Amino acid sequence: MIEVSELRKSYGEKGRSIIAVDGLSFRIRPGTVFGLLGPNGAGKTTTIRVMTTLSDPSGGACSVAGFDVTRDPASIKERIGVVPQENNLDRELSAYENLLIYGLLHRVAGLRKKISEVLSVVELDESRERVVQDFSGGMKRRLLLARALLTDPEVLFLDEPTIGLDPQIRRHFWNVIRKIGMDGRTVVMTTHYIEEAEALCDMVGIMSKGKMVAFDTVKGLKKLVGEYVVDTITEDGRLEQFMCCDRREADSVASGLQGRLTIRRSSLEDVFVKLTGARI
Ligand SMILES: Nc1ncnc2c1ncn2[C@@H]1O[C@H](COP(=O)(O)OP(=O)(O)OP(=O)(O)O)[C@@H](O)[C@H]1O
Repeated sequence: MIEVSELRKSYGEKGRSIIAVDGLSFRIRPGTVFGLLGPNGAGKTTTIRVMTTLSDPSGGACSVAGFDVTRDPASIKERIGVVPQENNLDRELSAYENLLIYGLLHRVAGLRKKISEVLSVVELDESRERVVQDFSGGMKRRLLLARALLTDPEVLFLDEPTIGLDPQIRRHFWNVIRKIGMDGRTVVMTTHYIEEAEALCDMVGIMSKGKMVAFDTVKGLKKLVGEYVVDTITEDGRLEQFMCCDRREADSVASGLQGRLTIRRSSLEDVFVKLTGARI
C-alpha cells in the first residue's frame, strides 16, 4: 500500500519558495499499476522523489509498503525498485556483468538464477553477454528494468519508462510492464504519453500545479468529464469541442451545430486537456 496524505514539498527559502507539491492525498492498493500524469512542472517528479525517499517532504505524510518516508527510509529502500530516466548502466560491461555487480552490492540471494529470471522477464536472455554500449535505446531501458527487478521489489517506480523510444519499441516495452503488473507487484509510473497510461494503468492520477485534480480508473476519468466528444470546425477554422456525458447528449448537441462535425468516444487525452487546460 502507498499512502500519501496532505503531502507538501516546497523548494527554496521562505518568501521566495516554489511550492512543487501542494497538499496531495491518495492511496494506491498493492498490485495496482498506477500512472501519474500532468503537464511540465506539475510536481510528478517531486512526488516520486518523496515516495522513493530521495527527497524529504516539507509537510504531510507519505508511506510506502507500510513504512514512513521520513521515519524509516531504509526499510522502504529495501522494498522498492527504481528505473530512472537517465541511463546509469556501465557501458563497458555486459548485461550480465551489470546485473551481477548490482546484485552483489545489494546482496541478492541466489543471484545467478535471479539474473537469468529477470533477463527472461525483459526478454534479453540472448543478449546477456553483449556489452551495453552496443545496445539500442529500448534494450538499455529493458536492462534498467531488469536491474530494478533483481531485488524482487514490492513496489516498482518507473520515471518516463519509454521516453525517446520509437512507437514499436514502446509497445514491446508495454508488454514487459504488463507482465510485471500481472505478477501482483505495485507499479508507479510517470509518463508524458497519454496512450501509455491508457494502455497500462489500472489507476491514473492527474496532477496540475502541485495538486491532484483527478484520481480514478481510465474509465472513471472519462465518465467524470464526459464519455463522448463532439468536434466541430467553426467558420473561422477553429476546432471546438463539446464533452457530453453520453451518446444521446452528443447527438442532441450535434443537432444544434452547423458545419463539419464528428462525434466520437472521449480519450484520456480529452480528459487531460479538460482537467489541466494543457496539452501533454
Ligand atoms: N530541486 C529543485 N529546486 C527548485 N525547484 C524545483 C526543484 N525541483 C523541482 N522544482 C520545481 O518544482 C516544480 C515541480 O517540478 P517537478 O519536476 O516535480 O514537475 P514535473 O511534473 O515532474 O515536471 P516535468 O514533467 O517537466 O518533469 C517546478 O516548478 C520545478 O521548477
